Amino acid sequence: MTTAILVKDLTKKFNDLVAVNHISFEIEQGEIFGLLGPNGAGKTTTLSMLATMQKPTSGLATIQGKNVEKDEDGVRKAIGIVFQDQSLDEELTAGENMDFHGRLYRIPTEIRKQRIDELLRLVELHERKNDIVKTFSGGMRRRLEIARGLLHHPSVLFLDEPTLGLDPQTRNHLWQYIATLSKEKNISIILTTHYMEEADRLCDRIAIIDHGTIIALDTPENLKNGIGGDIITISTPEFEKASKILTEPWITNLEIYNDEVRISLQNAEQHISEVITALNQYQIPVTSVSIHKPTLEDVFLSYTGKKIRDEETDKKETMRVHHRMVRH
Ligand SMILES: Nc1ncnc2c1ncn2[C@@H]1O[C@H](COP(=O)(O)OP(=O)(O)OP(=O)(O)O)[C@@H](O)[C@H]1O
Repeated sequence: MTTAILVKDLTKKFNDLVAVNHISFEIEQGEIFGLLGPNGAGKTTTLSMLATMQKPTSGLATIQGKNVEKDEDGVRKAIGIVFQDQSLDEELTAGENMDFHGRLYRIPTEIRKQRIDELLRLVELHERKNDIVKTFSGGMRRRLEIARGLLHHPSVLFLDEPTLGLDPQTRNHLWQYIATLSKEKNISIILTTHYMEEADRLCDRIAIIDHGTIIALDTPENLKNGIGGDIITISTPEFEKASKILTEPWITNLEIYNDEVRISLQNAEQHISEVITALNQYQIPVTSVSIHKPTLEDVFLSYTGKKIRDEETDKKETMRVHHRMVRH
């Protein structure tokens, strides 16, 4: 295994604000690695430091062994970047946008032409090569940006929120491209996202990041298995009372989130009737009950006591979150 990206104790401060706080990880060649976290968690700042666009306050980062502070040119040659801000020229055609980028990287004319055709085919835009970008949909623009990011044959690709604002179908489509790319070209991909499903479907490993710190790092499977089996969610106005009576030994964890009691357990189907019976016995009104397999949302909730989307949907939402670890 070859290390493509090495990050050690990387930190970025903006005056008093610690945007990235002593994070460390390694990414192998060919791996798809996700930085998953809510808005403001420090994902973009991390990518910007790795892409030599911002100087770290302290710590070390290397891309293909090249130090991001000491060998900016070396790092830039090794990486392709697709950041959040749209950076295509709307008035130029797809081919012209690619060509312009190729010239910036001084790729010789013949090779440039060849690669432009190859990459536009890869992202299924070859037929639209001579159309101006203004006429492209959001998904087509993203695909073109990805193709452009690959023109100088980088071995590492940075994708900042690659499917932000795209509809579910286009998002799915793009995930397939990204997965194919990494496999066929053995490119390491580091992407940021706050879409759980994106991280789950695409990434070999995920670092969950919150307030500039990595709070969990593993494969999606291991992260979800770490929750401890299935989850039963009970909505009830009497969530405090419910949490006190649910003390069976097969409950591995219990949390209250807003007016929901969430219990983790193995084989939820076998125990659901006991849960309902116990709540009935104590005359606890139940609005709804559901069983589901753990998702990355549950992992995030379990580590932080909050949902990943909360900050996005309503920053002022107040939450009452209690954590109560129960016996194993
Ligand atoms: N140039 C800057 N000056 C001051 N503060 C900044 C700057 N860039 C980012 N920050 C702050 O650093 C923190 C991390 O921001 P960052 O953009 O890295 O988060 P993020 O996880 O990428 O979120 P998003 O998904 O919203 O981009 C935030 O509190 C942000 O306001």
